[in-house]
Parts: sequence; structure tokens; C-alpha cells
Amino acid sequence: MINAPNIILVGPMGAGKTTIGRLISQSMGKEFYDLDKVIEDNAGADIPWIFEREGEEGFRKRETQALSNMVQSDTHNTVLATGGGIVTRSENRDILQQDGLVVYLYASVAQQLYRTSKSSHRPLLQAGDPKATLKKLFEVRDPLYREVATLVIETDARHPKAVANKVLEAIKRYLTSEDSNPNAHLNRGSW
Ligand SMILES: Nc1ncnc2c1ncn2[C@@H]1O[C@H](COP(=O)(O)OP(=O)(O)O)[C@@H](O)[C@H]1O
Ligand SMILES: O=C(O)C1=C[C@@H](OP(=O)(O)O)[C@@H](O)[C@H](O)C1
Ligand SMILES: [Mg+2]
Repeated sequence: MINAPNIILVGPMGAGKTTIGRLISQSMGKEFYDLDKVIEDNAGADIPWIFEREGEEGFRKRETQALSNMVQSDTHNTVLATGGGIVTRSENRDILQQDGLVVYLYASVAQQLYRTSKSSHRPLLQAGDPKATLKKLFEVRDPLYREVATLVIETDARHPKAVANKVLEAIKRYLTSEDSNPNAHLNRGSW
């Protein structure tokens, strides 16, 4: 087990945040949370229902609330998979940067499209051309993922287990190099 702070995964829809988050939480002996699931549990409704009734704005309010609750609950030893739009609000970006080691799971638009095409639970991809939507979102969000993330991991040509191993290796390497730097502040994961 790696002695690491809380780990937060960011990246676009289909990057594998939910899948990889679960895998690395098991390897690290940490508790796993998926913010979308937390939002659904709090609302007593699924994400398509929230978008339908409250619009994207309603969902974003719930998302920020769920994220800040998590920080305030002072939970330790966790892996958190976020939703792809978590970086769109600056208040969320502030929380992410202060409260964990943030890992950006990168996927090309082609892979995002392929991986999201098998399910219909992402409301933003249900109307219009999903490829054009993913491309547009990626242009806006890629710099924001990079802004908040300490580590960036490429996922395109890797199976989920290989991605999880890459993430674990990168975290280990990062923490080791921080250990050898007396000015580094490891205490980024306060929840
Ligand atoms: N590295 C990968 N290679 C191939 N398929 C993947 C990979 N990572 C995730 N998937 C698949 O892509 C789909 C979306 O994954 P998910 O974890 O829900 O992504 P996210 O939470 O980032 O939207 C799932 O069917 C999952 O099994
Ligand atoms: O990119 C987005 O804005 C969204 C991504 C989704 O999560 P995943 O990235 O896990 O699919 C979910 O939060 C919601 O449908 C909105
Ligand atoms: Mg997810």
C-alpha cells in the first residue's frame, strides 16, 4: 500500500475515472467515492433525472455542494472519481487544488466517443452530435484539467488495469520525489 494523500481523478467523460478510481482504491487500500454517485444518493434520483428537472445549472449546484461536503466531512484515505465537468466552476478548481493529489486521466476525443457510446446515462451526449460535443468540451476543459492536476496519465492505448498501474507508479514516483525534497508539502490531502 502506498502512503499517499487523498487521490482525485479528473478528466473528460469516458477517460475512465470511475473505472480506474475503483481499481486504484483497491490497490491502495483506500475508500472509493464517485462524486456522481454521491450526487445521485443525495438527490434520491439519477443524473438524467436531475438534468431533466433542474437543468445543467441545477446539477452543477449539486456537484459543488457534494464536493465541498466531502472536504468538510474531513474524510481521510480516499480515492475520489469526479465527473468530467467538475473543473468548469472556479470554486471547484480551488477545492480540488487544495485538498488532494489530482490526477488527470487523458483520453483523445476518439476514445472518449468510443467509450461513452455504449451507455446513455450522460445527458450532455444525448442531444446533437456527441463527437462535436466532446470536441467542444475538450477544447474548453483540457486546459482546466491541466491547471488543477499534478499528474497527467495517458489512457488511450491501455486497458484499465494498465492505466491503474501507470497511475499507481506515477503517484509512487511523485511521492518519493516529494519525500526527498524538504520544501515539498505532502499534506495536500486533508480529507
Ligand atoms: N483504459 C480503458 N480502455 C478501454 N475502455 C475503458 C478504459 N477505461 C474505461 N473504459 C470503459 O469506458 C467506459 C467509461 O468508463 P468510465 O470509468 O465510466 O469513465 P468516466 O467515469 O471517466 O466517464 C466504461 O465502459 C469503461 O469500462
Ligand atoms: O462532463 C460532464 O459535464 C459530465 C460528466 C459525467 O461524469 P463522467 O465524466 O464520469 O461521465 C456526469 O458528471 C455528468 O453527466 C456531466
Ligand atoms: Mg464517471
